[in-house]
Amino acid sequence: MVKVAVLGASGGIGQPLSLLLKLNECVTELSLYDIVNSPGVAADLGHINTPARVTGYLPADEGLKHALTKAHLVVIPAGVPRKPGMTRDDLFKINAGIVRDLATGIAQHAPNAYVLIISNPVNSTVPIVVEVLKKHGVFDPKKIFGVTTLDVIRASTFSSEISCKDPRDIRVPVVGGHSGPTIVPLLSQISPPQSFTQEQIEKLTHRIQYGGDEVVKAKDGAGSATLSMAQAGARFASSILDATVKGKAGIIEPSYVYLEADNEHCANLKKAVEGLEYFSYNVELGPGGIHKIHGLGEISEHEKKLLAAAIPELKLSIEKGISFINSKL
Ligand SMILES: NC(=O)C1=CN([C@@H]2O[C@H](COP(=O)(O)OP(=O)(O)OC[C@H]3O[C@@H](n4cnc5c(N)ncnc54)[C@H](O)[C@@H]3O)[C@@H](O)[C@H]2O)C=CC1
Ligand SMILES: O=C([O-])CC(=O)C(=O)O
Repeated sequence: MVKVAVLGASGGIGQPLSLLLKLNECVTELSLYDIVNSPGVAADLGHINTPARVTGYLPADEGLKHALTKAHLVVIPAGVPRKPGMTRDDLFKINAGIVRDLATGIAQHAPNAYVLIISNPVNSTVPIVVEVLKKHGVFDPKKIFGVTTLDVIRASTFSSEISCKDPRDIRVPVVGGHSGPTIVPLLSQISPPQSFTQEQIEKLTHRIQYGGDEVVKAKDGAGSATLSMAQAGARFASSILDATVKGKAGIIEPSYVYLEADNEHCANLKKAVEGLEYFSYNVELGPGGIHKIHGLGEISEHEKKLLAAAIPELKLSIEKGISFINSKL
């Protein structure tokens, strides 16, 4: 029995993400929660002939509780998206409260679930979820993930346009966070190896860092990335299920995670990022969630500069998320 809950399931990301999860044969129950239209989305997806039973819940009649109870995995794409001219941080005002309330529901009704946070600003919403879980005494640092997979997907797509290789065969680790300068693609570690000119590196880096803006601008007021994000979210969810349900070893996905203060391995990683409590690294998944967090490895001088620019912005976003909970709960 593998229950997956999607919170914010009726939205631009929520619907295609729920569709892709309905097609995942590991899922036996797909539970869709939103403040609008979730029963409709559930009825529609429920006609697809794959094993997952689909249920839809609204806030009335303890909908969040029913959506979450016994969930193995919870994915959160709830919240407002950007319009042109906005930064992801501009979404904090609305999305911080939404994410806090959903995290409270998780703490109460699905305290053992793996949680994937898509809602922006990810750099702050992940600390918000963690602080709520800590307050309820149910925080497990191996189970909470900020989804930065779209940056990784963009990095392989954009790099393939230069190398003319199949984008699915290209892997570029992307570390840091999920907003502009905090997105740090490690093009020097591209696999299979590929050499770029400095000009190509700079252009590619900028395009990966601001790929979200490209979509926001093209959608011209109608929102931000939804379909590519749904694919990215489904890929990450599928990796989590492969590791935690099927027991597949060796799966590595970059993700924005919490670094434990009392873990010697994390202490070394933390030192490399000036003590930040959260950072997106190459994370190796295992049967209990995070099996191992990989270090940054050898990075170029250019990447060191990018990292130095990312750290102060990440620090502010992390503090903003933490203090939002500690001053309000
Ligand atoms: N991590 C990433 O790489 C990415 C993150 N995003 C973020 O994902 C979020 C969602 O984006 P879209 O799906 O395009 O927005 P959307 O507006 O199309 O959908 C959001 C959904 O959340 C629902 N919602 C609002 N408050 C809720 C609550 N309290 N409980 C449950 N559901 C609630 C809405 O009813 C709506 O159906 C945004 O914050 C966006 O910035 C978007 C793209 C990439
Ligand atoms: O740009 C946005 O606001 C949505 C997002 O996070 C992305 O597409 O990477």
